[in-house]
Amino acid sequence: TPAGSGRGTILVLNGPNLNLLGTREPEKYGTATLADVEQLAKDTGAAHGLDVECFQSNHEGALVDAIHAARDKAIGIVLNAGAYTHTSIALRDAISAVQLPAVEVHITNVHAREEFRHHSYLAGVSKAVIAGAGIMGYRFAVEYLAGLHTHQG
Ligand SMILES: O=C(O)[C@]1(O)C[C@H](CCCOc2ccccc2)[C@@H](O)[C@H](O)C1
Repeated sequence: TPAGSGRGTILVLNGPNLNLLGTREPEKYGTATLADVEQLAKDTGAAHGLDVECFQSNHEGALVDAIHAARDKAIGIVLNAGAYTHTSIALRDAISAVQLPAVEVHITNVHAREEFRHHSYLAGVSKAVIAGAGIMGYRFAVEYLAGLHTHQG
C-alpha cells in the first residue's frame, strides 16, 4: 500500500502444507487452491476498502518473520498456521508481540478431528477463531477485521 494512501492492509498468512490446497485430499480440504483462497481474501478486503497481502510458508520462522513485518504495515492478521497451530509457542509469542488483532482460521473443524488438533497455541492470543467453515472462514475473518477497523473509536 503506498504510504499515506490511508487504506488499511490485512495480512493473510497460511502455514505448512496449505500450498497443497486443491491438489490433495479434496474430501477434507476442498478443491479450491491456495490461489483461490488468496483471491477470495483479496476480493473480500477490496469490498471493505482494504488491501490484503498474502503469504504462505512451510517454515515456522518465516511465518514468525511475516508476523513481525505486519507490525508496521497491517491493521490485522488472518492466520491459518496449519499444524503449527498445535505446536508453536513461537507463533503465539509473535502474535502477542505485534499487538495486532489476529483471527485464527481452519478450513476443517479441528474439534471434530484427532485429539491432537483440539489444542491451539494461537487461540489464546487471537480475537476470534473460525474453524470448519471451509474457505469461507477466510472471508469471515477479513470481514471481522474490517469491522474492527471501521468501527474503531
Ligand atoms: O483445517 C485447517 O485449515 C488446518 O489448519 C489444516 C492443517 C493441514 C494443512 C494441510 O493442508 C492440506 C491441504 C490439501 C492437501 C493436503 C494438506 C492441519 O494440520 C490443521 O490441524 C487444520
